[in-house]
Amino acid sequence: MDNFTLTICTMLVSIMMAAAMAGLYGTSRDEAALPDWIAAMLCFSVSSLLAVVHAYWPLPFLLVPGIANALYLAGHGFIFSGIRQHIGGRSAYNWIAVLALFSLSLHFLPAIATSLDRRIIIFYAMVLALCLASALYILVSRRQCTIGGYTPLLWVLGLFFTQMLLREVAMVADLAGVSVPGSAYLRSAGSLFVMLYIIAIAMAFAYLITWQKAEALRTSALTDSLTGWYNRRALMRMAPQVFDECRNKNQSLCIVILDVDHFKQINDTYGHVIGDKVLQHITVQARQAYGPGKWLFRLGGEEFAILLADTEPEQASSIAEKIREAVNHSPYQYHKAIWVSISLGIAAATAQDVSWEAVLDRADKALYQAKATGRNTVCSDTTLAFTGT
Ligand SMILES: Nc1nc2c(ncn2[C@@H]2O[C@H](COP(=O)(O)OP(=O)(O)OP(=O)(O)O)[C@@H](O)[C@H]2O)c(=O)[nH]1
Repeated sequence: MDNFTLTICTMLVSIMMAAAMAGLYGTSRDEAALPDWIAAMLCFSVSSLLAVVHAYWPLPFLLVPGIANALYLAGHGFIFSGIRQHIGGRSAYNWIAVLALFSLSLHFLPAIATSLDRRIIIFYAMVLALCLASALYILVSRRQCTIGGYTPLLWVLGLFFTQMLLREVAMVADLAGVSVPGSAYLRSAGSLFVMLYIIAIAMAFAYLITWQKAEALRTSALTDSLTGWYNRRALMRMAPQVFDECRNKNQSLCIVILDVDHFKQINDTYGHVIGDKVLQHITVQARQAYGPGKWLFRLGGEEFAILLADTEPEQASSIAEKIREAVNHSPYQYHKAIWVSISLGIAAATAQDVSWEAVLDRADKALYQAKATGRNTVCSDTTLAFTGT
């Protein structure tokens, strides 16, 4: 395929990808990155359109290559800006404007205006910088999390960056009079690479949005909407893994069950809405008292469980006591202070336990003991020693 045909194809492909991104935006209006990615595709298509028209009716130098190049660069800028927004950063419109104007102004410099090779070398360097910035932004800001849905995007950026770098090296070598094998092919295949890049990156964006939605669904299926703690379904899924992991690593595993005391009275006195607020308040207090641990579950109603991996029973007792105290000493403030207390039962996994359910069952029995002993107390299954008030 000759370059002219490839440029027409690039223009059509960019329009189709812009339409695909717009379709995706129709179903994901809250996704701030999509308008940027639509703008990127439109920039690529108008840039190609100018090149196509120029082949038939020569346009002024300011339009081609001036504005065509600035638009192409802006396209890459919008890709970067969209990625930033998708990860939670701010848009980069100021930078896009500065870069496009800078690129345009370069075309007025005689040394650059008169040399296609110099123009291309400078222009490639700017595209390389934007491509690298996009990839680095993902890698740096996601280093604490899983890369997950960003993987295809990183591959596309990486491959595009590599071929751009090879072309840049070939161009510089040509200019310096050094012959590089495959240099002519690399130079002529530029339009093909751009077209493939536009298709691939649009697909990577679509994959990322779909992956993110699936992740959000997975998370909400495992999360209790009232308290933000994991729900019972999550416990069923995660507890066997935690149990097996502790067993394999020879670590102690404790389970704490906590239950709000006389919660029915709170509902009856203040109504279910305030009852819900009290439950939220209790989980916030418990979470703060406990610290950064992640295995917090709402079993149902006003009953909760905490898995304490790699925690000895004595440590578990002191954590439970800390939680009990925190809840007991911080009433929920409504028109007046609503004082609440919780009872807690603890059990530790033993060598005889074949499953986590056996430990949960003993923790439940310990909780029953705590309720039977007057509530607002911590009861341990192993010792049946009572603490608290
Ligand atoms: N507001 C609110 N109430 C709930 C929710 N889930 C369960 N409940 C209420 O929690 C109460 C639990 O009552 P009981 O099982 O008798 O327990 P209790 O009154 O806390 O008494 P003890 O546990 O024996 O101290 C019931 O009134 C339920 O309607 C919820 O999501 N929100």
